Amino acid sequence: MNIKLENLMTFMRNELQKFQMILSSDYSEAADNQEKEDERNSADPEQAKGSRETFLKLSLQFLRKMRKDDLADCLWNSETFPTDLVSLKSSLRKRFCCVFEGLAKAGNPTLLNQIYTELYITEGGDRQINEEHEVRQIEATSRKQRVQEKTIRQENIFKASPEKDKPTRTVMTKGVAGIGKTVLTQKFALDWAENRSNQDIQFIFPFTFRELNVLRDKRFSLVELVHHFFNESKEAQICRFNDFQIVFIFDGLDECRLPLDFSNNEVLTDVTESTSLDVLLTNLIRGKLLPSARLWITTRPAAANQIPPECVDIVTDVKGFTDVQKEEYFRKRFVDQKQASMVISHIKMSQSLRIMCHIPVFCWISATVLENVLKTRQGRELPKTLTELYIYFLLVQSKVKQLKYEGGAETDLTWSPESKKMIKSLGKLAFDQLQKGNLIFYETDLAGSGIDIKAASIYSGVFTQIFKEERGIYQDKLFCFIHLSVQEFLAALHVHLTFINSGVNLLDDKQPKQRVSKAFKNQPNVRKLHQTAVDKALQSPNGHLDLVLRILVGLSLPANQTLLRGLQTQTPNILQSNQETAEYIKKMISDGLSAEKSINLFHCLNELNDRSLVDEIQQYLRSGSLSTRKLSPAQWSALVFILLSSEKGLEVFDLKKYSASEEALLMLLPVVKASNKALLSDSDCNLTQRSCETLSSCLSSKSLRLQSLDLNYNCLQDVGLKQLSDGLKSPYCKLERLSLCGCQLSERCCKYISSVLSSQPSKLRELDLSNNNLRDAGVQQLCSGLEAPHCKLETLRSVQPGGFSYWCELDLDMNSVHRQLRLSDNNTEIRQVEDEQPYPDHPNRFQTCWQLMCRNGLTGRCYWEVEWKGAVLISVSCKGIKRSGKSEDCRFGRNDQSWTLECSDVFGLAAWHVNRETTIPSSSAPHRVGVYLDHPAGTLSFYNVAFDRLKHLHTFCATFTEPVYPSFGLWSGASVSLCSAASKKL
Ligand SMILES: Nc1ncnc2c1ncn2[C@@H]1O[C@H](COP(=O)(O)OP(=O)(O)OP(=O)(O)O)[C@@H](O)[C@H]1O
Repeated sequence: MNIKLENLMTFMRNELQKFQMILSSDYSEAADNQEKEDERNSADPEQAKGSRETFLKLSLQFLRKMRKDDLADCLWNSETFPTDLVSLKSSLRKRFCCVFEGLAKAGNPTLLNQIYTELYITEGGDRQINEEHEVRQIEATSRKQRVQEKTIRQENIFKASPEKDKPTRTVMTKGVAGIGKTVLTQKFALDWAENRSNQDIQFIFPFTFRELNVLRDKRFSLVELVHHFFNESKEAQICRFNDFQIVFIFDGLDECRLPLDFSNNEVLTDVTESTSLDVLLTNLIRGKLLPSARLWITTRPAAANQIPPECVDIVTDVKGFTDVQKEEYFRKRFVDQKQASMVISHIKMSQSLRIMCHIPVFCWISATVLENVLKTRQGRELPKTLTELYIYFLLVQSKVKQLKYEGGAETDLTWSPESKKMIKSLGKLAFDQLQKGNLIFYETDLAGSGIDIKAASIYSGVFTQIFKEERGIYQDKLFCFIHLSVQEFLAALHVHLTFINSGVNLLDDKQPKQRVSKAFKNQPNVRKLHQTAVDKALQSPNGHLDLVLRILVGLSLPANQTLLRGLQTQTPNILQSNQETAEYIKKMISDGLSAEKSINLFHCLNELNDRSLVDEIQQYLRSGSLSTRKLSPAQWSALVFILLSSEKGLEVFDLKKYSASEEALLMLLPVVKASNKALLSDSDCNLTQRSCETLSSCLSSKSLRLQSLDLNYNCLQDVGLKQLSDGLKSPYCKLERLSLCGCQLSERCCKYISSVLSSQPSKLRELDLSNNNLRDAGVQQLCSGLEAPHCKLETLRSVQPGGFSYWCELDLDMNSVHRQLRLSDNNTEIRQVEDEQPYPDHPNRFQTCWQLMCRNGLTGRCYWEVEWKGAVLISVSCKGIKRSGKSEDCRFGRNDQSWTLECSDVFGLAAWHVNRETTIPSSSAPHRVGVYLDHPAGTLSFYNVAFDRLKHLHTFCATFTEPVYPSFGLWSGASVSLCSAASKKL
């Protein structure tokens, strides 16, 4: 029998199930099923079996010869074989091949495959609600280092490793407005429809909650709902949903207006039974209805908790574009690559634009504006601030409108009477709805703001009609601004224009909302307006007015005033009032605000072009003088702002770089929170229990990402550790490495540590407790924590410095000994003498200072003890230290080749390095000193040894790049003796 593709396809069209199996290569199962069916149906089973068998065999042979992709191409290129799968794929291809960037209708369609840029998506996000303004969230994300995050690509969304031991049924993807969730789901569906990925899925049915809202009063069965939205499935009468691998996509849970009553809705298991949409969806999501289906729900973070956590297998987070992805987007967006480069470097230079461009929709806005300004700027500068960019956006959009509908000229950047009217109505709508917290509006809302519903669709670019009317099945229409920030911009503009044009301060709840006196009209002073806005924004706990404030003050910048000419009926006295606004903002910054609030106020200063505070701190940082200055609260906030918005990122926060003090730590806490590793070590930092309390509450905050915390050589004591342990036990604590070396802990702290190790969420893998006085009892207590089933600890260092395993027997280098140093007692005692000793000449011999070195070149962890009399230098030094010449080059502690503890009966104790002295308070200078070197960790510690107990004196933190040598220097008449292990009861 000869077989034609045409016949084969016709055959396949009516045999969907078999066809699916063939596509998934399960040929033999298809043949078996067919055989059984034929036997059942045919009057003459034997005959039917014979002919079917031959046909099927040949079909399968034919299919095997074809590549799967060719087959699929044949299928969807062939209009004559509209199988339900083929037509669904074709309809999805048509629906998603283009992305209407930012706009549903009026924009220029761009091919999704052409513009699609990979997004940064992380796996395993938490399900906590973040009520902060989305711009705050994106700023926080942009500054966090993206290390150790598990990322996932859209095509693998159902292949993420499940948190539970069962296959992934439901994925929830979170992300702020405009971050790319919808585009992501569209690309997933398009790739499937184009046979690029996920071909094990037989049907993808993408829904949006916007669409579903409209049907909220109607009754449907699951089958009817699918048929309602996907005509193709109705025509093919696909009803046996259980037989297929189906993916339902539900985009935009945040817009859902159904109650989603998971607790009280009745159980529904039948896909053909009609019920309310709410019952249908809750049962589908719960897995009662069609458990074999897979679900992908996208949402803005604030709405994620509408779905009970047990119904979600995987949570992923869309974090927008990384810096590299941002560039890739602009390279795709601009045909002219020179232009793309200009735009990329312009955005890199402007901090506000750089941060906002993590959001794809903002990249689109920036690209639209910058492309236009580059084309028509005639010497104009590119917009640098956020406010300027939004004004241009409005200008560009109203120009598009003018060009399209009113016949304006392309370079003409003025406001037409039509545009003015539009801005007035849109501004009112934006402001009124923002006050009510609404981001989606109905026709009645539009009418209330004086917007003609028919004109709405030509409010090109700015205003988008959400529903695609061509579907023709919806009654009500919904509207929203393309991005929340556009609504906020228009609201701020509305507040500004209302104030300038009529004197009414819309933000002042006490002021009558009508025209004020003539006296005001003569000289509108925006200072008062700005102050009310600052106060209001500061009152909002989650920053919902942050962006409105930022833009409102930005509108008064001279450059922006020029752009707004034509919209304002009066010219405000801006120079004086802007200065006053800046002063007011600085005053607020010094009032000890939360980091987020003060950061926003710095952004406001930026919009006002006032960088004085920031420039001052930058100058201190550049000159290295920061640590020597006493900073005011406003200056500390400026430092926080600089560090958090630095492009370099904050992987490691090292307190000493700024100022080694507890005050510095408390002021720079927001920076600690944003980093991965915090180095707070050094006894100079003097962190006390107060810091422990603060750090503890940080560790238990859900937004911290800190993975490594180094608190070495701070006098935290057991009480401090007790406080810290509360944070360490928190379910949000992500700490993996904790160093508490030399923190003056005793065995009492071990019970707190033990409880941390055995607590369920503890992620601690490395713990350093060395150089503490834990004793055997403490170590015993630690063991119970180590044995706990939840304990993840891999490395524990608990050895005390005097511990036998680190003990180092010193061996003097005879070639280094100065001739006025006499050795005795088997070369373990050194004394400074008047007579020169007959040592032979040697290049390593010290000639200027009474010094000597040991032969032990140390690179690991070592401990030794010495006893001294008179005045001595106990040191480690590098091989290369000078032996003769200027004394500061040779003397231990006076150069960068050595680290020294100076001990004197008369002057007490001091630590020396690079000629910098740190005095060490001590009631009397100890005469036995223990030295502990941790070369890999870069620490050198000195201890007072009395009655076999160690009291910490000082620790140097350094980066040792070569072996170091124990060394000693003696002043006149002094002596040093090396202690042996045998002299100690270890
Ligand atoms: N991966 C991407 N590649 C290129 N452009 C993108 C991408 N993602 C988003 N965009 C751009 O950003 C715009 C907004 O994206 P999208 O509508 O997907 O955001 P969203 O997260 O669904 O926002 P919302 O929560 O407001 O619905 C798109 O119209 C497009 O211009």
